[in-house]
Amino acid sequence: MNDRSNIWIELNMVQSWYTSKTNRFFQKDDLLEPFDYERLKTDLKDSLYGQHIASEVVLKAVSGFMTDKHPSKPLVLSFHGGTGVGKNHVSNIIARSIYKKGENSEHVHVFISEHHFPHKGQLETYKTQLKQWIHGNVSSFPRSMFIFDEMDKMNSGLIDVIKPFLDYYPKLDGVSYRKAIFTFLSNAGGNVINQVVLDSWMDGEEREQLQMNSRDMETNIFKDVFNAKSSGFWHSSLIGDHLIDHFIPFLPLEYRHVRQCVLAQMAALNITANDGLADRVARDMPYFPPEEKIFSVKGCKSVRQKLLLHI
Ligand SMILES: Nc1ncnc2c1ncn2[C@@H]1O[C@H](COP(=O)(O)OP(=O)(O)OP(=O)(O)O)[C@@H](O)[C@H]1O
Repeated sequence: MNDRSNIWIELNMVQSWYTSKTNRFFQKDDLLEPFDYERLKTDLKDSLYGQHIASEVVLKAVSGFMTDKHPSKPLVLSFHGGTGVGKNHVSNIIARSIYKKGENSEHVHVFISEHHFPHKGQLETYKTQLKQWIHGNVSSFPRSMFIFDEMDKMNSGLIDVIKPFLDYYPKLDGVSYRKAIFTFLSNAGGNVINQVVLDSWMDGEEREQLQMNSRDMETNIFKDVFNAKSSGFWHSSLIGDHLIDHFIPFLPLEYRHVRQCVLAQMAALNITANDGLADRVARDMPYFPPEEKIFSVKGCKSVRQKLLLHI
């Protein structure tokens, strides 16, 4: 959770302000970044580790969408994978390629299922608020970005609220949603992805050879998400109606990637790069399978905290 998510809590206070059409100050204060393919490519290459599939699909999808003057629908990306493998991180990279203030832009809206919609009994209120929030923000700023974290824990009633915004309609209640971006993050499909990567590793294949359709990964993620009875996703028409443009797998990270995360955190903390320290911190993380210890159980999550413990 971050500060942006608190905005939602103040919804009732600010809603009238949003619809009062006096919010032009956003547009002065928080301009869009001119889209630059090379900058996004470099950002993905330099700051995203071990995710060659996500990197390639995101680059193509975002650049295609951002350079399309007349998109027929909003861009809808669904990120899948275990914990700490970079799903939020990539959402932030996308935001940096669009807004001058990146992920801190007022036009980036983050919803975390269990944080923002915790009480089943309030579902009807949440539905109304979510609808108003998306409508209000896109009507005042069409190039808005909505990030839904923990999508697998999202109530299907809320998913149904989002659905019309993702569709091909030219306008809904007088507003076009075609320039907006929706990203859905979830751990659903994570086990399928991990198994594919493990099998490929066991067979001695290079990680970078894995592609979206390798070993039926995409189909199996799709099946897993669709059939997961615990997740709101499964009976929602999002998948059935093909409103998600790209299902993007995030692979489990290996020791070498965790080590890169440690070095990145050293740079962020202004600590001189130290290979020995990077090794010690990366070794301190848990890995699976229990015997081979190839993939990080928590991805790069809590690397910063571990590093701070070591210095
Ligand atoms: N593939 C990666 N490349 C570079 N940094 C990464 C990567 N994965 C994770 N990180 C680092 O670890 C932090 C935590 O990762 P992130 O929040 O993106 O994980 P997540 O996949 O969204 O996990 P969760 O499912 O638990 O929300 C990020 O802020 C980033 O610093």
